[in-house]
Amino acid sequence: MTELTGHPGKTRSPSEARILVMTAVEAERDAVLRGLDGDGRFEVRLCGVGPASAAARTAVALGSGDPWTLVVSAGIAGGYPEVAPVGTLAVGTDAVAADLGVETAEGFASVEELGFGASKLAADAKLAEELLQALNRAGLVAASGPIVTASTATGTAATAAVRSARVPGAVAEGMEGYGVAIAATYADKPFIELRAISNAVGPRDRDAWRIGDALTALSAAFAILKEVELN
Ligand SMILES: O=C(O)c1cccc(C(=O)CC[C@H]2O[C@@H](n3cnc4c(=O)[nH]cnc43)[C@H](O)[C@@H]2O)c1
Repeated sequence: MTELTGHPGKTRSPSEARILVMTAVEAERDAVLRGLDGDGRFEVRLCGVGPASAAARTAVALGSGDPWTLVVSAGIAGGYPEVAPVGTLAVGTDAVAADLGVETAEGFASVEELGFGASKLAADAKLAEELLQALNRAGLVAASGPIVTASTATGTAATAAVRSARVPGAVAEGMEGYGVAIAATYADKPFIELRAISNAVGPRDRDAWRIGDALTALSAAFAILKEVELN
């Protein structure tokens, strides 16, 4: 049987899952790799910060190598405190570009309203649900719902209110999910988003960010994800 090198020291068969994980920065990539513990089905690449870089770098990755079977956007995120407090996890049901549209005299109009495309991209519903249940079974606190993608991270209560009204049920906010998802969509690949909450969405207070705790939670979540049926 042909064996393909996935992760150093590991091999996989051609029929196995081949999962592309995109993180914005190295600290997130390293946390994911710690959780995966050498699982050769996964490849973790950097996509940079923000949806444009994420889309471009995911598209490049998807265009290289053997066929991918799943694309994952992963990293830390802001959480809506009532549903996703700091240190917990968020599993996306949809990646929503909350600032993709136009301002009109009557208010914000999304690209859907303008007839220009989709600001909301659905995650693989079955896999997202299975992941949520596996995380909860493992004793990790995880919420699921739409995850906002923003080019500008929220820094005021006013923006938090605007975006959560625009995205009912939103659990978290990151800066890459929609970009990774649009690349996966054009490549016709299933997509999920998994984030660990480092801060509350709202008034910016960088000293209150718990990045270490979030990275620890991210590692723990990937240790669970690799046990979920991914084929
Ligand atoms: O300074 C560090 O050690 C460090 C380690 C890991 C990640 C970072 C980042 O700053 C990553 C930026 C990344 O985080 C996401 N994020 C986190 N909180 C929010 C938020 O409230 N709103 C939007 N995005 C957030 C985002 O995806 C950024 O790419 C630093």
